[in-house]
Amino acid sequence: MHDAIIQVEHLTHVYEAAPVRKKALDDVSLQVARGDCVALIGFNGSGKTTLVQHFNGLLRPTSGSVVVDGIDVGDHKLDLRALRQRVGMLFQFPESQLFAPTVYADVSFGPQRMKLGRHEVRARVKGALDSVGLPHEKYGHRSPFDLSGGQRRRVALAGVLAMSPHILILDEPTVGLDGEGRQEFYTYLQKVRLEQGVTIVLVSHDMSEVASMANWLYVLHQGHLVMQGTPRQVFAQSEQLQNWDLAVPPLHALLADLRRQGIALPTDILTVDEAFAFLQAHRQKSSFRVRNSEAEAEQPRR
Ligand SMILES: Nc1ncnc2c1ncn2[C@@H]1O[C@H](COP(=O)(O)OP(=O)(O)OP(=O)(O)O)[C@@H](O)[C@H]1O
Repeated sequence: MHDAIIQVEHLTHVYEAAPVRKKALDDVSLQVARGDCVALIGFNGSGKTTLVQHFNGLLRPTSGSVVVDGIDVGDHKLDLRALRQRVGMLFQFPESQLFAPTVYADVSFGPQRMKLGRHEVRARVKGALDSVGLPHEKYGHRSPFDLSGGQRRRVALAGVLAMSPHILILDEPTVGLDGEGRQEFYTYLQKVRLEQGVTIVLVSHDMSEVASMANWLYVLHQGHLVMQGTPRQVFAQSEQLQNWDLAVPPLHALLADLRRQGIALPTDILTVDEAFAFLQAHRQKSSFRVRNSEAEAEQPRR
């Protein structure tokens, strides 16, 4: 892949200090292209968090290599500050990292630590708050603790964006939010991606979010990289995903059920609109091919 901003080669990570020695990643190789939104999916304990923690130097490879935006994370002279200016990371429940009395103070903390001039800090805070839909004129003076859960999470995102990272790592960023909060978070995230060209690595259990947000998926299972492709390609293999205890998006589960009933649906349907268009076209042509004899037997008799 040319212009890979993240290059992982034969990465193995072993937690030695654990009560039991644990190999959390085993010979994983992957790339993330600049400007892409890549999602890592996998059942609990498959190694997703361990993998992304290498991307900002929280963890170092046991063996293999991880190069992020030209910086070798395994290098013993690693400049962590330089790496973390390029890689912004939002952990689960990031609002718990909010601490300042006002939204403005919170978002300006990172740029101030970068020793930027006052005007630059102000411009960055304004830009970051605008891009998450919380304009500073309205929200800057408010306490983060007076905001809704979804808004607080967007303040945390603004705090990371104000550092102008090249890469944004999001580990379960919407866990615990209600449907509306999740929807808003992803709407703004998509906007940031398109307007600022930031590369995004997303860890999520929510397959519908993943299907709509990411343009490439990597599937981890027990520390191994077991599948990759576009959401369309990966979710077309829903039975295989279910073998790895992965819930597929509800639409894909429904399509798989219909196929089991004998309805010949194409495997590469990704959205509800596509499913609807296909079903409508085929209803008009009355050309459902019902292969399952049981399904035929259940047809109402005239
Ligand atoms: N600090 C640690 N010390 C020892 N073992 C760990 C540590 N962190 C994670 N592990 C183990 O490594 C494996 C991979 O964990 P990891 O958190 O990377 O998986 P995950 O896919 O992110 O899981 P989840 O979806 O539950 O967050 C698991 O078996 C986990 O118990």
